[in-house]
Amino acid sequence: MDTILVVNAGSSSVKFQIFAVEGEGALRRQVKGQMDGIGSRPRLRASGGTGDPLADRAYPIEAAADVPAAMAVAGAWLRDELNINPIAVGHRVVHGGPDYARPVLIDHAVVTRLERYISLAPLHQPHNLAPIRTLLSNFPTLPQVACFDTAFHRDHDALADHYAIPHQLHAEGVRRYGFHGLSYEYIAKRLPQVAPDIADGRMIVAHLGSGASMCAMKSGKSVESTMGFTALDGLAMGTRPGQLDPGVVLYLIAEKGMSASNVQNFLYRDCGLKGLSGVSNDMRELETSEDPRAAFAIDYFVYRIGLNAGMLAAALQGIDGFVFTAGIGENSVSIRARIAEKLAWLGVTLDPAENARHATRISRSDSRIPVYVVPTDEELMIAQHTLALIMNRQSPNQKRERVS
Ligand SMILES: Nc1ncnc2c1ncn2[C@@H]1O[C@H](COP(=O)(O)OP(=O)(O)O)[C@@H](O)[C@H]1O
Ligand SMILES: CC(=O)OP(=O)(O)O
Ligand SMILES: [Mg+2]
Repeated sequence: MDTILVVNAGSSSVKFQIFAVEGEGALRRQVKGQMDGIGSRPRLRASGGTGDPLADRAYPIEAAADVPAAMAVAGAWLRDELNINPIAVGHRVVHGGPDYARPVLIDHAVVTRLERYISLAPLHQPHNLAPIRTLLSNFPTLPQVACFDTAFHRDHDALADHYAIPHQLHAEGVRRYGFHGLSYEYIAKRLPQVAPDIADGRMIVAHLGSGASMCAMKSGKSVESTMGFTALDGLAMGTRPGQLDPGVVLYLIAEKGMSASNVQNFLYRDCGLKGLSGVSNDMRELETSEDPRAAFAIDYFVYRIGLNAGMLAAALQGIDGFVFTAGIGENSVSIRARIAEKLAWLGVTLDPAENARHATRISRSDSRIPVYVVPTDEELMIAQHTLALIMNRQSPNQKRERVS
């Protein structure tokens, strides 16, 4: 049977799925797995197409201290226990820069172009490119497709895409890209089923994972994102600060004598929830910690989401609905409840019982703004794009596709 393997390396997790390709371009999920808790509590979990458990293994922190180590563990499991032989591999690639507004079939030239963005996405791009390079050299005829986090945001108005810096820098690519686009694209595709009355309206989608951002969507298209040139901007994240006065960077250089690579490491690895709490980058650990700094970090996370929701509501001139997704958004009842309180002024009233049972709609029936929880599926988007490209089609919408 023909299968497609999808690889998605995030900042705290490595996710993978295998899809069977059936008649008329339909995709059937066969395996879904992830290695998460990288650097904190590594765990490999995988299930089959019907949710049947295939693996659930905890590892000592040294076995998956970083993303490459976790990839090696997940890769060995796929190779040794599943013996897979896919017809194509789809990859999440976080930064497509100004070059790529849609998925692309990979060759050496594409890899060389994407290497340019390593310094713009140091937590992701190297780990996105490493398996691509390995497969390209070991299986040169195996089709590989790169799907970009940035692509979904590429139709932003010029105003939303610019920084107030000379145009020359924008022309060379210093602009606001936005990320988590595969996740937002999936949510945009799901909205007509989840919320048919407002899917065409003004939505704020909060992708709250280890990396976190929010997207303002109008008629299923991105019009604004909290992330910009890099995935450092916007909300506080596991190890990234989110929005920061560039004066802080100048201070680190001028007063602390930090080099460019010191600053890069600091901003990508030592800030955010980890830096604020001194406890962990992992929201699960913060939620169970007694340390007051962990509580402060959560307060900060929630506060900044509230502020940014106001900004996106202004971009949309009002909102018709709000969606939670990704690790924290899909799983944390208390953080959703606390964010909903910050959105009360916009017309949000949560239903605590529906929130507690992770219902799809978690707002009260009389809430002026409905609130939803929609589990994301970046890997399905990648599989659809991959299949579309290898079948030499223009867009994944041109042929009927479904997943079961
Ligand atoms: N049950 C839960 N309660 C609170 N946070 C959770 C829960 N499950 C996962 N998370 C959090 O979700 C985040 C990881 O989200 P995920 O979307 O997988 O991130 P990424 O793809 O960026 O690696 C971590 O901070 C983790 O603690
Ligand atoms: C872009 C980004 O931050 O991705 P992730 O949330 O998977 O780390
Ligand atoms: Mg992710």
